[in-house]
Amino acid sequence: MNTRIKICGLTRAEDVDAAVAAGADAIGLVFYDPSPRSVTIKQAVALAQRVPAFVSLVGLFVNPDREFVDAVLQQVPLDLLQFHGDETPDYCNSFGRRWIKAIRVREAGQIEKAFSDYQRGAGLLVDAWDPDRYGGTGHSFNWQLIPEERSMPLILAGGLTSDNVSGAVQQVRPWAVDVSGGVESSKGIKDIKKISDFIKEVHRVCKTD
Ligand SMILES: O=C(O)c1ccccc1N[C@@H]1O[C@H](COP(=O)(O)O)[C@@H](O)[C@H]1O
Repeated sequence: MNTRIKICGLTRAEDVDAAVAAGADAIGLVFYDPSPRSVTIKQAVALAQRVPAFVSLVGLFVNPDREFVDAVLQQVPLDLLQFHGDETPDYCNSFGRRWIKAIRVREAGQIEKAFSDYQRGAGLLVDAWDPDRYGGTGHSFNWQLIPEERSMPLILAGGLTSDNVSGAVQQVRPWAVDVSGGVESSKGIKDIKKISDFIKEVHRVCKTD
């Protein structure tokens, strides 16, 4: 098994360097102001310069204005857009860029429907549902709601940590895992050791499978 790893919500140069050094496949930058992990375009440009070839740079948006996404794309060399709100398939597809859609899972059948609705995406990210927040909640959900048959790459997110990620990978067998809060020492502040432990744990479980 070769489960890819995205470390999301990076705001500091040293955290980007640590994630890259530990073997992250993707780095996520949050362009959503209410988030404690939100970065400005200026910050994002500086962080992007630290991301080497063959590590993907992902921009996370929640119900963004088209003008804002365009402004980010003009200045930040994103490889992939992550839409984590209520964006429609046509909207996600309208930037001429590769994208993934995140959905917040709370009932059976939702993931199958999203596979069909967002089939033009490069992957479907499944996260925990929360009544008040779009993501980054640190909560997980019932992984039994995830179908075994998948028509596109499935990215598992929501409450992952170095303690539970091996079980998650073994049970769900996702294309990739995505973590934010689980590699932080406090809200919005990444912890280099937790980043490294998380990545090591995914690599360990993948090797044994
Ligand atoms: O990180 C955020 O603040 C955030 C805000 C709004 C939408 C999504 C957000 N983060 C994404 O949420 C999931 C799960 O995060 P966690 O590991 O449970 O903290 C992940 O994809 C983050 O990238």
